[in-house]
Amino acid sequence: MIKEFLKDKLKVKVYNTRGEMGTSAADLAAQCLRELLQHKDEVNIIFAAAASQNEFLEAIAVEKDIAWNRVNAFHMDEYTGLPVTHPQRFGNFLNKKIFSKLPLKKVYYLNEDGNDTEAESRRYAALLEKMPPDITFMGIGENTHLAFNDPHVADFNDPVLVKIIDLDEPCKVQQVHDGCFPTVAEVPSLAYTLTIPALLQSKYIFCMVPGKNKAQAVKYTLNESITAKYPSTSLRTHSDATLFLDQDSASLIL
Ligand SMILES: N[C@@H]1[C@@H](O)[C@H](O)[C@@H](COP(=O)(O)O)O[C@@H]1O
Repeated sequence: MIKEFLKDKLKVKVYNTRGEMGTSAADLAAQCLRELLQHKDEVNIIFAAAASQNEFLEAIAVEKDIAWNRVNAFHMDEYTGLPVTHPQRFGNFLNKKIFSKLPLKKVYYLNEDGNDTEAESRRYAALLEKMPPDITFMGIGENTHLAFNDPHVADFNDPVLVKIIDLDEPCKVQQVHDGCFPTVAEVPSLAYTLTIPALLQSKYIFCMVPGKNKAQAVKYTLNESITAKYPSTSLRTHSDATLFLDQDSASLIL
């Protein structure tokens, strides 16, 4: 690790490489999970589905001595309008990267049947109320979004836990940068997202943000005032959130 510091309540850790960031975040997350499983029958985790999570997911998938059979998994967002087998559906991405590799108690997929209804938001919100998240594994978008809470729809006091939103242009452009869709026109316009309160109600947050295309977003996250104009600034209010960076994403704040 190159550097670690605190910004308001947010712990920030900067690593040399993307790989080191992923394995170190996975070590700390596994430790946290083991401790939780010592005094809880079941632990609920929310996962982010994005390329930024690859190194972390790869490393946590091989962590030993975790009672994964007492862990329930959720995800934080899902497109509308994509066929259920579409590889860019976040449920499918996570199934491939992590869910299929672990003997989890249960995976709760968002919009599993692809029917795109308001009732689906309420169904998933009710599950999160019944099984409140203990840990959230997340990233920060180029536009500083958390899940799909882009600045124009982010609400730190959102009255609901899950909602359908429209993606802003920078968010769609990022999906193309990430290689998820060939053109902006092919990125779905609407998606389900867990809201900021739903994400921040977790006791622990591990936020993995590697890569130089995130440098500006990291700078905003740490230096702007805490407002929904920069949704990720909300992390600075959480009682146990850690931001994991590599040299590239930290290049404007070091
Ligand atoms: N579907 C993803 C989320 O799961 C992810 O947390 C967020 C940040 O992603 P990234 O780290 O790739 O910018 O973007 C999208 O909303």
